[in-house]
Amino acid sequence: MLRNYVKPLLKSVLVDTIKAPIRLYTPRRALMYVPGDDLKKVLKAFLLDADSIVLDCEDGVALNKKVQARINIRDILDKGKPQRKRPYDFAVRINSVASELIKDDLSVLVTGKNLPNTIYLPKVENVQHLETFSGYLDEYVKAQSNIGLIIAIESAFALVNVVDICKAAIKMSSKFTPVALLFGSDDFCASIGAKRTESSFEVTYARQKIVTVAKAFNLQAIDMVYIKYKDPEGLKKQAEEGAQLGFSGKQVIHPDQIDITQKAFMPNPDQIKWAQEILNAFYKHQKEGKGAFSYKGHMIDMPTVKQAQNVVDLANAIMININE
Ligand SMILES: CC(=O)SCCNC(=O)CCNC(=O)[C@H](O)C(C)(C)COP(=O)(O)OP(=O)(O)OC[C@H]1O[C@@H](n2cnc3c(N)ncnc32)[C@H](O)[C@@H]1OP(=O)(O)O
Ligand SMILES: O=CC(=O)O
Ligand SMILES: [Mg+2]
Repeated sequence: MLRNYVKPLLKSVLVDTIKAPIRLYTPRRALMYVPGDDLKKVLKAFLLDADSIVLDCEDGVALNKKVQARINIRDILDKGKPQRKRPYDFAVRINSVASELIKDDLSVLVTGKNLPNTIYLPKVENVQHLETFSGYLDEYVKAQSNIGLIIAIESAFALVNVVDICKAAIKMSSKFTPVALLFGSDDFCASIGAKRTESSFEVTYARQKIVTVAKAFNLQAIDMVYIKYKDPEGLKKQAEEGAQLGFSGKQVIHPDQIDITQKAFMPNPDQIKWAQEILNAFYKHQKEGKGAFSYKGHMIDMPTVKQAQNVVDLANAIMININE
């Protein structure tokens, strides 16, 4: 129904905007973790509506359950990606390079006939971690492949290195394509010794840096987990704040968090209406030779027009995917 609000794309005047083609956009408004060893939760996850399902082998899985998690996930991959009413992202969070579990993970998870859409590499600290990961992927994936890669930034050292990490990921990719930077706030707070607060002001700098760097490299930015999963109001507030900061989506841990989160990262009808009015007014004023004009008491010129275009582009990109 939102489609009614969205006019055809008005790209022709915004020729300086570099973006991935809209058809290729995979929404990751809610990125839902499921412990890979817990088969009941794994099977349930495919009945839910999260844009991205992340079957976890890392911190949501106890050390003595790692083998079971790999077996469960490989079994699902071998049977073929479970069908859902609409397209979704099938992702696997493997263990980090530093954990030394990564080789065992990949030897099971990417050697079958079907690959996950996306691999989520946690705790990427530096370029060497990516090189090691890339080497393993070359070793285990024999055919041509283009797996998406989510790069998780979860420590002070990683945040300092994030620009180099992104540059390397984009150059290096042979079997994978980087698709997102993800903020692992819980590990990050442990790394910097922060005390958690209700407002999360202790991670403001990290969140803003991750969004900025992600967007500089045309990657999605995935915001932190809200671990109080029985607090929908708190989740809504934090998710909306993430969207305002420029994040593309957010990690979630419980089915009840999916809908609230996905709504927060979808432009709402009022925002779409605002964007279309701005774009229409822009065209009218362009014809009259006016670069800046007044709209409801605001001065509008090209930067605000670009923000309006972003809203329309994002709504279209999500609608195309969720209606397919
Ligand atoms: C910082 C990080 O690294 S975050 C990532 C690592 N952590 C995780 O992956 C944790 C994921 N979440 C969970 O494991 C669970 O949600 C918990 C442990 C927090 C709570 O689990 P429960 O006590 O089972 O929650 P609850 O009883 O409310 O669950 C309701 C239903 O949703 C299911 N469910 C809960 N969480 C999930 C999930 N993540 N995926 C799929 N199904 C789930 C339950 O199995 C239950 O199903 P049922 O009604 O058919 O029996
Ligand atoms: O992996 C996620 C985190 O917050 O840490
Ligand atoms: Mg983590």
